[in-house]
Amino acid sequence: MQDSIVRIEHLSHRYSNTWAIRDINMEIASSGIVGLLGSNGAGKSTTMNILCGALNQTEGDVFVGGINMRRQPEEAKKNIGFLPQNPPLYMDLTVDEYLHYCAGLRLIPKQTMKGAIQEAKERCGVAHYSNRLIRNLSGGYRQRVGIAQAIVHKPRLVVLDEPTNGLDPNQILEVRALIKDIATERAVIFSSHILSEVQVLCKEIVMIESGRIVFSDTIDAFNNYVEPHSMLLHMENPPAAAALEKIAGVTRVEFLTERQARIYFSGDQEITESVIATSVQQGWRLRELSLDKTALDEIFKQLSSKQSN
Ligand SMILES: Nc1ncnc2c1ncn2[C@@H]1O[C@H](COP(=O)(O)OP(=O)(O)OP(=O)(O)O)[C@@H](O)[C@H]1O
Repeated sequence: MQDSIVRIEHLSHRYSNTWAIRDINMEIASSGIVGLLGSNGAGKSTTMNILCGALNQTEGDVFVGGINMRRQPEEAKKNIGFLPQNPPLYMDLTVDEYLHYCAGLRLIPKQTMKGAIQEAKERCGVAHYSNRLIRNLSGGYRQRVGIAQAIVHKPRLVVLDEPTNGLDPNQILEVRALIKDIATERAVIFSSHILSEVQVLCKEIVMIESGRIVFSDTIDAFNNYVEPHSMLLHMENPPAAAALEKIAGVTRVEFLTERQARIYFSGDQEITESVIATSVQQGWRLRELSLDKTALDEIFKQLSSKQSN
């Protein structure tokens, strides 16, 4: 990749004697949002903690802006803002006190500190809560403060570990909008276990399962890669299951109600055309046909087995 901010090479990490991640390789462009998708325990936090220099890897290398995180952590960290899964928010500090503390840790010079904090607060929509104790903020606002500390030093990359976890639906939308906004001038990588979240926010998706990358490409490529394997039919004049089973590619038929059937199939989606044509021919009076979205668990299973083949 010509213009990349992160390069991860053969990264593996072991906690005592079990491997949490194995041979992770990844390159992140210097702009845009990358979604790191994985179920609980897949290895997302481990990868992000190493990427941000909060954990030392067992094997492999991480380069941020070309700088090796292990060898020159102070230099490499200047390029990164990090919101860990459990943000280190100090409940008894006000928003201003907390952001001053963080800006100090980031070695922002005294003369520019006030302006940098004000800019981060405004960007994250927390300026009107400057003097409020963090403990008195809602979950959504605490997360905004967490994001403000991650951008206060204007890093080229922001890493957010499950930033919408535990928020209510409105707060989730607000935090997503904020992520989009801060990504206009830097690269953002965030982790999630919600596929639809990654689909709405990102152009690139990296899927991790049992510590290994099982997919890494654009969202468009992902949508083409993971094909549905079942569809729901609503027919006014349904045939017997045997007639549906005769359609080439259909592997199983299940009637949910008298007029609704789910059919499972293998192969590509030309099957929709066959179903419609046969329905017209045989007078099933098809009213509705919808391809089932594959559940995330099923997608992971498919991808993991494709990888091991
Ligand atoms: N400090 C630790 N000591 C031992 N094992 C750990 C530790 N932290 C994580 N693990 C294990 O490493 C594996 C990867 O965990 P990790 O937290 O990276 O996954 P995750 O994808 O972020 O999951 P979650 O969304 O649940 O945080 C899991 O099996 C987990 O139990």
